[in-house]
Amino acid sequence: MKDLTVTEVRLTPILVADPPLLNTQGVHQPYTPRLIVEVVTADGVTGLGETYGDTKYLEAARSLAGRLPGRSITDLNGLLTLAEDVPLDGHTVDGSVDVGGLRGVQTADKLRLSVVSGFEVACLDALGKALGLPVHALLGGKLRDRVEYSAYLFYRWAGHPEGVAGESDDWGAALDPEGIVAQARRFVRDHGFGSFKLKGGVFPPEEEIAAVRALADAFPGRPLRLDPNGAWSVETSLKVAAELRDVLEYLEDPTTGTSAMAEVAARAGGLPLATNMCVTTFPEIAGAFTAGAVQVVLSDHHYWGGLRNTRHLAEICRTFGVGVSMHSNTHLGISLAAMTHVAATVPGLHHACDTHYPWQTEDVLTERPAFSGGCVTVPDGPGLGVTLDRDRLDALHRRWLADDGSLRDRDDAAAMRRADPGWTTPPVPRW
Ligand SMILES: O=C([O-])[C@@H](O)[C@@H](O)[C@H](O)[C@@H](O)C(=O)[O-]
Ligand SMILES: [Mg+2]
Repeated sequence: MKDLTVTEVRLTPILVADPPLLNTQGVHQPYTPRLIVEVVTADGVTGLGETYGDTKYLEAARSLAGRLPGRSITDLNGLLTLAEDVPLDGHTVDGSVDVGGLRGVQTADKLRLSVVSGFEVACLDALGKALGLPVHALLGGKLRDRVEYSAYLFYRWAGHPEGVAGESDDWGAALDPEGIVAQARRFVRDHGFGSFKLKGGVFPPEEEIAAVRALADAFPGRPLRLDPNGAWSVETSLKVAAELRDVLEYLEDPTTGTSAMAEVAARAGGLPLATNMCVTTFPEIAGAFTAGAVQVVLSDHHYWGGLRNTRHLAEICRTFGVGVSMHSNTHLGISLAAMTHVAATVPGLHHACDTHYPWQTEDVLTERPAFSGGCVTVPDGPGLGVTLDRDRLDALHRRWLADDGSLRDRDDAAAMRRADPGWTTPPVPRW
Protein backbone atom coordinates (compact mmCIF):
# COMPACT_ATOMS: atom_id res chain seq x y z
CA MET A 1 0.00 0.00 0.00
CA LYS A 2 1.42 3.38 -1.02
CA ASP A 3 1.55 6.17 1.51
CA LEU A 4 0.30 9.26 -0.34
CA THR A 5 0.51 11.52 2.70
CA VAL A 6 2.25 14.85 2.16
CA THR A 7 5.27 15.11 4.44
CA GLU A 8 6.94 18.19 3.02
CA VAL A 9 6.24 21.10 0.67
CA ARG A 10 9.13 23.06 -0.81
CA LEU A 11 8.56 26.47 -2.36
CA THR A 12 11.33 27.99 -4.44
CA PRO A 13 10.85 31.49 -5.85
CA ILE A 14 13.04 32.12 -8.88
CA LEU A 15 13.80 34.84 -11.39
CA VAL A 16 13.84 33.67 -15.01
CA ALA A 17 15.51 35.52 -17.88
CA ASP A 18 12.99 37.22 -20.17
CA PRO A 19 13.69 39.11 -23.41
CA PRO A 20 12.57 42.72 -23.97
CA LEU A 21 9.12 41.86 -25.35
CA LEU A 22 6.81 44.84 -25.78
CA ASN A 23 3.14 45.11 -24.91
CA THR A 24 0.72 47.92 -24.30
CA GLN A 25 1.82 48.31 -20.67
CA GLY A 26 5.52 48.55 -21.42
CA VAL A 27 8.22 45.94 -21.78
CA HIS A 28 9.10 42.69 -20.07
CA GLN A 29 11.58 42.98 -17.22
CA PRO A 30 14.93 41.27 -17.82
CA TYR A 31 13.95 38.68 -15.21
CA THR A 32 10.46 37.57 -14.30
CA PRO A 33 9.34 35.88 -11.06
CA ARG A 34 8.00 32.32 -11.00
CA LEU A 35 7.36 29.96 -8.13
CA ILE A 36 8.34 26.27 -8.22
CA VAL A 37 6.33 24.00 -5.91
CA GLU A 38 7.54 20.59 -4.75
CA VAL A 39 5.19 18.30 -2.83
CA VAL A 40 6.89 15.29 -1.19
CA THR A 41 5.00 12.19 0.00
CA ALA A 42 5.76 9.82 2.88
CA ASP A 43 7.06 7.34 0.28
CA GLY A 44 9.57 9.92 -0.94
CA VAL A 45 7.78 10.71 -4.22
CA THR A 46 8.15 14.36 -5.28
CA GLY A 47 5.62 16.17 -7.47
CA LEU A 48 6.37 19.41 -9.32
CA GLY A 49 4.21 22.47 -9.91
CA GLU A 50 4.80 25.99 -11.16
CA THR A 51 2.85 29.20 -10.85
CA TYR A 52 3.16 33.00 -10.79
CA GLY A 53 5.90 34.08 -8.41
CA ASP A 54 5.09 37.71 -7.58
CA THR A 55 5.24 38.51 -3.85
CA LYS A 56 1.51 38.26 -3.18
CA TYR A 57 1.39 34.76 -4.74
CA LEU A 58 4.44 33.70 -2.77
CA GLU A 59 2.98 34.88 0.52
CA ALA A 60 -0.28 33.02 -0.09
CA ALA A 61 1.64 29.93 -1.22
CA ARG A 62 3.69 29.92 1.99
CA SER A 63 0.52 30.00 4.03
CA LEU A 64 -1.07 27.16 2.04
CA ALA A 65 2.12 25.07 2.07
CA GLY A 66 2.11 25.01 5.87
CA ARG A 67 -1.34 23.40 5.85
CA LEU A 68 -0.57 20.51 3.51
CA PRO A 69 1.59 18.09 5.54
CA GLY A 70 -0.54 15.24 6.87
CA ARG A 71 -3.07 15.46 4.03
CA SER A 72 -3.19 13.14 1.03
CA ILE A 73 -2.06 14.17 -2.45
CA THR A 74 -5.37 12.73 -3.66
CA ASP A 75 -7.30 15.31 -1.62
CA LEU A 76 -7.60 17.83 -4.44
CA ASN A 77 -11.13 18.95 -3.62
CA GLY A 78 -9.97 19.52 -0.05
CA LEU A 79 -7.08 21.59 -1.38
CA LEU A 80 -9.52 24.07 -2.89
CA THR A 81 -11.42 24.32 0.40
CA LEU A 82 -8.20 24.67 2.35
CA ALA A 83 -7.12 27.56 0.16
CA GLU A 84 -10.28 29.49 1.07
CA ASP A 85 -8.83 30.03 4.56
CA VAL A 86 -5.52 31.42 3.32
CA PRO A 87 -5.30 35.00 4.63
CA LEU A 88 -4.42 37.67 2.08
CA ASP A 89 -3.08 41.13 2.62
CA GLY A 90 -6.02 43.41 1.74
CA HIS A 91 -3.69 45.91 0.07
CA THR A 92 -2.54 43.44 -2.55
CA VAL A 93 -6.01 42.25 -3.60
CA ASP A 94 -8.14 45.24 -4.31
CA GLY A 95 -10.69 44.15 -6.88
CA SER A 96 -8.95 46.14 -9.59
CA VAL A 97 -6.78 44.62 -12.29
CA ASP A 98 -3.69 42.44 -12.22
CA VAL A 99 -0.34 43.35 -13.79
CA GLY A 100 -1.83 46.49 -15.26
CA GLY A 101 -4.76 44.44 -16.58
CA LEU A 102 -2.82 41.88 -18.60
CA ARG A 103 -4.20 39.08 -16.45
CA GLY A 104 -7.72 40.49 -16.10
CA VAL A 105 -9.49 41.31 -12.86
CA GLN A 106 -7.71 40.92 -9.56
CA THR A 107 -9.69 39.20 -6.81
CA ALA A 108 -8.85 37.32 -3.64
CA ASP A 109 -10.38 34.11 -5.03
CA LYS A 110 -8.37 34.37 -8.22
CA LEU A 111 -5.16 34.90 -6.29
CA ARG A 112 -5.89 31.88 -4.14
CA LEU A 113 -6.73 29.77 -7.22
CA SER A 114 -3.50 30.86 -8.91
CA VAL A 115 -1.63 29.53 -5.92
CA VAL A 116 -3.72 26.37 -5.64
CA SER A 117 -2.92 25.53 -9.26
CA GLY A 118 0.79 25.14 -8.46
CA PHE A 119 -0.04 22.75 -5.62
CA GLU A 120 -2.70 20.86 -7.61
CA VAL A 121 -0.27 20.23 -10.47
CA ALA A 122 2.41 19.11 -8.00
CA CYS A 123 -0.04 16.70 -6.31
CA LEU A 124 -1.14 15.30 -9.68
CA ASP A 125 2.49 14.88 -10.72
CA ALA A 126 3.27 13.04 -7.47
CA LEU A 127 0.14 10.91 -7.76
CA GLY A 128 0.97 10.00 -11.34
CA LYS A 129 4.50 9.04 -10.33
CA ALA A 130 3.23 6.99 -7.39
CA LEU A 131 0.72 5.12 -9.58
CA GLY A 132 2.87 4.92 -12.72
CA LEU A 133 0.27 6.93 -14.68
CA PRO A 134 0.56 10.10 -16.75
CA VAL A 135 -1.28 13.18 -15.48
CA HIS A 136 -3.64 13.09 -18.46
CA ALA A 137 -4.81 9.62 -17.30
CA LEU A 138 -5.64 11.10 -13.89
CA LEU A 139 -7.78 13.69 -15.70
CA GLY A 140 -9.76 11.02 -17.51
CA GLY A 141 -7.46 10.25 -20.40
CA LYS A 142 -6.06 11.99 -23.43
CA LEU A 143 -8.11 12.61 -26.55
CA ARG A 144 -5.07 13.42 -28.69
CA ASP A 145 -1.40 12.49 -28.80
CA ARG A 146 -0.10 15.93 -29.68
CA VAL A 147 -1.15 19.39 -28.57
CA GLU A 148 -0.72 22.20 -31.04
CA TYR A 149 0.76 25.55 -30.02
CA SER A 150 0.85 28.87 -31.82
CA ALA A 151 3.95 30.99 -32.50
CA TYR A 152 3.71 33.95 -30.12
CA LEU A 153 5.13 36.96 -31.98
CA PHE A 154 6.15 40.11 -30.14
CA TYR A 155 7.41 43.50 -31.11
CA ARG A 156 10.70 43.62 -29.30
CA TRP A 157 13.96 45.41 -28.87
CA ALA A 158 17.27 43.77 -29.61
CA GLY A 159 18.26 44.06 -25.97
CA HIS A 160 17.19 45.43 -22.62
CA PRO A 161 17.81 49.16 -22.12
CA GLU A 162 21.35 50.30 -21.63
CA GLY A 163 22.46 49.98 -18.05
CA VAL A 164 19.87 47.28 -17.26
CA ALA A 165 21.43 43.93 -16.39
CA GLY A 166 19.93 41.08 -18.39
CA GLU A 167 20.66 38.15 -20.66
CA SER A 168 21.22 38.75 -24.35
CA ASP A 169 19.93 36.76 -27.31
CA ASP A 170 20.37 36.75 -31.07
CA TRP A 171 16.81 37.59 -32.14
CA GLY A 172 17.47 41.23 -32.87
CA ALA A 173 14.79 43.88 -32.89
CA ALA A 174 11.31 43.43 -34.41
CA LEU A 175 9.56 46.77 -34.67
CA ASP A 176 7.89 46.69 -38.07
CA PRO A 177 6.12 44.24 -40.41
CA GLU A 178 9.42 42.93 -41.84
CA GLY A 179 10.77 42.26 -38.36
CA ILE A 180 7.59 40.42 -37.35
CA VAL A 181 7.61 38.26 -40.48
CA ALA A 182 11.30 37.44 -39.93
CA GLN A 183 10.49 36.44 -36.35
CA ALA A 184 7.64 34.25 -37.57
CA ARG A 185 9.92 32.55 -40.10
CA ARG A 186 12.40 31.70 -37.37
CA PHE A 187 9.60 30.24 -35.21
CA VAL A 188 8.53 28.09 -38.16
CA ARG A 189 12.11 27.00 -38.87
CA ASP A 190 12.87 26.13 -35.24
CA HIS A 191 9.55 24.76 -34.03
CA GLY A 192 7.30 24.20 -37.04
CA PHE A 193 4.47 26.42 -35.79
CA GLY A 194 1.50 26.59 -38.15
CA SER A 195 -0.41 29.50 -36.62
CA PHE A 196 0.69 32.93 -35.40
CA LYS A 197 -0.37 35.36 -32.70
CA LEU A 198 0.92 38.91 -32.66
CA LYS A 199 0.97 40.78 -29.37
CA GLY A 200 -0.44 44.16 -30.30
CA GLY A 201 -1.38 47.34 -28.48
CA VAL A 202 2.20 48.55 -28.91
CA PHE A 203 1.98 50.71 -32.04
CA PRO A 204 -0.94 52.59 -33.60
CA PRO A 205 -3.43 50.08 -35.05
CA GLU A 206 -2.54 50.86 -38.69
CA GLU A 207 1.00 49.59 -38.09
CA GLU A 208 -0.25 46.42 -36.45
CA ILE A 209 -2.76 45.86 -39.26
CA ALA A 210 0.16 46.14 -41.69
CA ALA A 211 2.12 43.55 -39.70
CA VAL A 212 -0.79 41.10 -39.74
CA ARG A 213 -1.26 41.70 -43.47
CA ALA A 214 2.45 40.97 -43.99
CA LEU A 215 2.04 37.73 -42.06
CA ALA A 216 -0.98 36.79 -44.18
CA ASP A 217 1.06 37.38 -47.33
CA ALA A 218 4.03 35.42 -46.02
CA PHE A 219 1.95 32.52 -44.69
CA PRO A 220 -1.21 32.35 -46.82
CA GLY A 221 -4.14 30.57 -45.22
CA ARG A 222 -2.46 30.13 -41.82
CA PRO A 223 -4.52 31.03 -38.73
CA LEU A 224 -3.57 34.49 -37.41
CA ARG A 225 -4.50 36.37 -34.24
CA LEU A 226 -3.90 39.86 -32.95
CA ASP A 227 -4.08 40.73 -29.23
CA PRO A 228 -3.76 44.38 -28.10
CA ASN A 229 -4.73 43.54 -24.49
CA GLY A 230 -7.80 45.75 -24.51
CA ALA A 231 -5.99 48.87 -25.78
CA TRP A 232 -8.56 49.95 -28.37
CA SER A 233 -11.91 51.71 -28.25
CA VAL A 234 -14.97 49.97 -29.67
CA GLU A 235 -14.74 52.04 -32.86
CA THR A 236 -11.05 51.29 -33.35
CA SER A 237 -11.68 47.60 -32.68
CA LEU A 238 -14.39 47.60 -35.34
CA LYS A 239 -12.09 49.28 -37.86
CA VAL A 240 -9.38 46.69 -37.23
CA ALA A 241 -11.94 43.90 -37.44
CA ALA A 242 -13.16 45.20 -40.79
CA GLU A 243 -9.59 45.42 -42.12
CA LEU A 244 -8.49 41.99 -40.97
CA ARG A 245 -11.67 39.91 -40.90
CA ASP A 246 -10.57 37.90 -43.92
CA VAL A 247 -7.29 36.74 -42.37
CA LEU A 248 -7.90 36.51 -38.63
CA GLU A 249 -8.89 33.33 -36.87
CA TYR A 250 -10.01 35.52 -33.99
CA LEU A 251 -9.36 38.94 -32.53
CA GLU A 252 -8.19 38.73 -28.92
CA ASP A 253 -9.24 41.27 -26.29
CA PRO A 254 -9.47 44.21 -28.71
CA THR A 255 -11.17 46.35 -26.08
CA THR A 256 -11.59 46.44 -22.31
CA GLY A 257 -14.63 45.22 -20.40
CA THR A 258 -17.48 42.87 -21.12
CA SER A 259 -19.92 45.42 -22.47
CA ALA A 260 -17.40 46.92 -24.90
CA MET A 261 -16.38 43.43 -26.01
CA ALA A 262 -20.05 42.56 -26.52
CA GLU A 263 -20.54 45.62 -28.69
CA VAL A 264 -17.54 44.76 -30.83
CA ALA A 265 -18.63 41.13 -31.08
CA ALA A 266 -22.10 42.17 -32.23
CA ARG A 267 -20.78 44.48 -34.95
CA ALA A 268 -17.59 42.69 -36.07
CA GLY A 269 -19.25 40.91 -38.99
CA GLY A 270 -18.89 37.47 -37.49
CA LEU A 271 -15.20 37.72 -36.54
CA PRO A 272 -14.89 35.77 -33.27
CA LEU A 273 -13.45 37.47 -30.18
CA ALA A 274 -11.19 35.61 -27.76
CA THR A 275 -10.27 36.66 -24.23
CA ASN A 276 -7.92 36.10 -21.37
CA MET A 277 -8.95 39.41 -19.82
CA CYS A 278 -12.71 39.79 -19.52
CA VAL A 279 -13.41 36.17 -18.55
CA THR A 280 -10.74 35.00 -16.13
CA THR A 281 -12.89 33.80 -13.24
CA PHE A 282 -16.02 31.64 -12.93
CA PRO A 283 -18.21 34.56 -11.73
CA GLU A 284 -17.48 36.46 -14.96
CA ILE A 285 -18.76 33.69 -17.23
CA ALA A 286 -22.51 34.21 -17.00
CA GLY A 287 -22.46 37.92 -17.83
CA ALA A 288 -19.99 37.59 -20.69
CA PHE A 289 -21.65 34.56 -22.29
CA THR A 290 -25.14 36.01 -21.93
CA ALA A 291 -23.98 39.22 -23.60
CA GLY A 292 -22.25 37.29 -26.39
CA ALA A 293 -19.03 39.14 -25.52
CA VAL A 294 -16.60 36.31 -26.28
CA GLN A 295 -16.53 33.37 -28.63
CA VAL A 296 -13.30 31.76 -27.35
CA VAL A 297 -12.08 31.70 -23.74
CA LEU A 298 -8.33 31.36 -23.34
CA SER A 299 -7.89 29.44 -20.14
CA ASP A 300 -4.83 29.93 -18.01
CA HIS A 301 -4.75 26.90 -15.71
CA HIS A 302 -2.83 28.98 -13.19
CA TYR A 303 -5.53 31.52 -12.55
CA TRP A 304 -8.48 29.22 -13.15
CA GLY A 305 -7.23 27.06 -10.25
CA GLY A 306 -5.53 24.11 -11.92
CA LEU A 307 -6.06 21.39 -14.46
CA ARG A 308 -9.33 20.07 -13.10
CA ASN A 309 -10.87 23.54 -13.01
CA THR A 310 -9.66 24.10 -16.56
CA ARG A 311 -11.65 21.05 -17.54
CA HIS A 312 -14.71 22.45 -15.71
CA LEU A 313 -14.27 25.69 -17.63
CA ALA A 314 -14.01 23.78 -20.91
CA GLU A 315 -17.26 21.94 -20.14
CA ILE A 316 -19.08 25.20 -19.38
CA CYS A 317 -17.76 26.69 -22.62
CA ARG A 318 -18.89 23.62 -24.54
CA THR A 319 -22.37 23.89 -23.04
CA PHE A 320 -22.65 27.47 -24.27
CA GLY A 321 -21.08 26.80 -27.67
CA VAL A 322 -18.07 28.96 -26.76
CA GLY A 323 -14.63 27.77 -27.85
CA VAL A 324 -11.75 27.19 -25.47
CA SER A 325 -8.00 27.35 -25.83
CA MET A 326 -5.02 28.26 -23.64
CA HIS A 327 -3.53 31.60 -22.62
CA SER A 328 0.10 31.96 -21.65
CA ASN A 329 2.32 34.28 -19.72
CA THR A 330 6.06 33.85 -19.24
CA HIS A 331 6.37 30.26 -17.96
CA LEU A 332 8.71 27.30 -17.79
CA GLY A 333 8.57 23.66 -18.83
CA ILE A 334 6.63 22.41 -15.80
CA SER A 335 3.71 24.62 -16.81
CA LEU A 336 4.11 23.72 -20.49
CA ALA A 337 3.85 20.05 -19.52
CA ALA A 338 0.81 20.78 -17.34
CA MET A 339 -0.85 22.72 -20.18
CA THR A 340 -0.13 19.89 -22.59
CA HIS A 341 -1.62 17.22 -20.31
CA VAL A 342 -4.84 19.14 -19.70
CA ALA A 343 -5.17 20.31 -23.30
CA ALA A 344 -4.89 16.69 -24.40
CA THR A 345 -8.03 15.88 -22.39
CA VAL A 346 -10.24 18.75 -23.58
CA PRO A 347 -12.73 17.83 -26.30
CA GLY A 348 -13.16 20.24 -29.19
CA LEU A 349 -9.89 22.10 -28.80
CA HIS A 350 -10.08 23.87 -32.15
CA HIS A 351 -7.37 26.50 -31.73
CA ALA A 352 -3.63 26.13 -31.20
CA CYS A 353 -2.71 27.06 -27.61
CA ASP A 354 -0.58 30.08 -26.73
CA THR A 355 2.83 29.65 -25.18
CA HIS A 356 5.68 32.02 -24.32
CA TYR A 357 7.98 29.05 -23.77
CA PRO A 358 10.15 29.44 -26.90
CA TRP A 359 11.16 32.87 -25.56
CA GLN A 360 12.51 31.31 -22.38
CA THR A 361 16.18 30.37 -22.67
CA GLU A 362 16.32 29.09 -19.09
CA ASP A 363 14.48 26.29 -17.35
CA VAL A 364 14.63 24.21 -14.20
CA LEU A 365 14.33 20.87 -16.03
CA THR A 366 16.99 18.40 -17.08
CA GLU A 367 15.42 18.30 -20.54
CA ARG A 368 13.34 20.99 -22.21
CA PRO A 369 9.99 19.93 -23.72
CA ALA A 370 10.33 20.27 -27.51
CA PHE A 371 7.98 21.43 -30.26
CA SER A 372 7.80 19.53 -33.48
CA GLY A 373 5.46 20.62 -36.23
CA GLY A 374 4.28 23.26 -33.75
CA CYS A 375 3.11 20.53 -31.37
CA VAL A 376 4.22 19.05 -28.08
CA THR A 377 3.82 15.29 -27.85
CA VAL A 378 1.67 14.39 -24.86
CA PRO A 379 3.93 12.60 -22.35
CA ASP A 380 2.82 9.07 -21.46
CA GLY A 381 5.31 8.39 -18.68
CA PRO A 382 4.41 8.74 -14.99
CA GLY A 383 3.26 12.16 -13.77
CA LEU A 384 3.96 15.23 -15.88
CA GLY A 385 6.92 13.54 -17.55
CA VAL A 386 9.47 16.20 -16.58
CA THR A 387 12.54 16.01 -14.30
CA LEU A 388 13.80 18.78 -12.04
CA ASP A 389 17.40 19.93 -12.39
CA ARG A 390 18.16 21.03 -8.86
CA ASP A 391 21.33 22.89 -9.80
CA ARG A 392 19.43 25.04 -12.26
CA LEU A 393 16.66 25.62 -9.76
CA ASP A 394 19.23 26.71 -7.18
CA ALA A 395 20.93 29.06 -9.63
CA LEU A 396 17.64 30.80 -10.51
CA HIS A 397 16.71 30.94 -6.83
CA ARG A 398 20.06 32.55 -6.01
CA ARG A 399 19.23 35.22 -8.58
CA TRP A 400 15.92 35.83 -6.78
CA LEU A 401 17.73 36.03 -3.44
CA ALA A 402 20.26 38.50 -4.83
CA ASP A 403 17.56 40.81 -6.21
CA ASP A 404 16.87 43.89 -4.11
CA GLY A 405 13.13 43.37 -4.57
CA SER A 406 12.72 45.47 -7.68
CA LEU A 407 12.17 42.47 -9.98
CA ARG A 408 10.19 40.27 -7.64
CA ASP A 409 6.88 41.66 -8.89
CA ARG A 410 6.31 41.85 -12.61
CA ASP A 411 5.93 45.47 -13.65
CA ASP A 412 6.19 46.10 -17.39
CA ALA A 413 5.62 49.84 -16.96
CA ALA A 414 8.50 50.14 -14.48
CA ALA A 415 10.72 48.19 -16.89
CA MET A 416 9.75 50.62 -19.67
CA ARG A 417 10.73 53.59 -17.48
CA ARG A 418 14.34 52.38 -17.61
CA ALA A 419 14.28 53.35 -21.30
CA ASP A 420 11.72 56.14 -21.13
CA PRO A 421 11.70 57.80 -17.68
CA GLY A 422 8.44 59.64 -18.41
CA TRP A 423 6.50 56.45 -19.24
CA THR A 424 3.29 55.71 -17.37
CA THR A 425 0.81 52.92 -18.00
CA PRO A 426 -1.30 54.22 -20.88
CA PRO A 427 -4.97 54.70 -20.04
CA VAL A 428 -7.43 52.62 -22.08
CA PRO A 429 -8.63 53.02 -24.71
CA ARG A 430 -5.17 54.00 -25.92
CA TRP A 431 -6.36 54.26 -29.50
O1 LIG B 1 3.66 38.65 -21.86
C1 LIG B 1 3.01 39.58 -22.34
O2 LIG B 1 3.47 40.65 -22.65
C2 LIG B 1 1.55 39.32 -22.59
O3 LIG B 1 0.90 40.49 -22.91
C3 LIG B 1 0.92 38.66 -21.40
O4 LIG B 1 1.20 39.36 -20.24
C4 LIG B 1 -0.56 38.48 -21.57
O5 LIG B 1 -1.13 38.09 -20.37
C5 LIG B 1 -0.93 37.40 -22.52
O6 LIG B 1 0.06 36.84 -23.21
C6 LIG B 1 -2.15 37.67 -23.33
O7 LIG B 1 -2.45 36.89 -24.20
O8 LIG B 1 -2.84 38.64 -23.08
MG1 LIG C 1 -4.37 37.83 -24.53
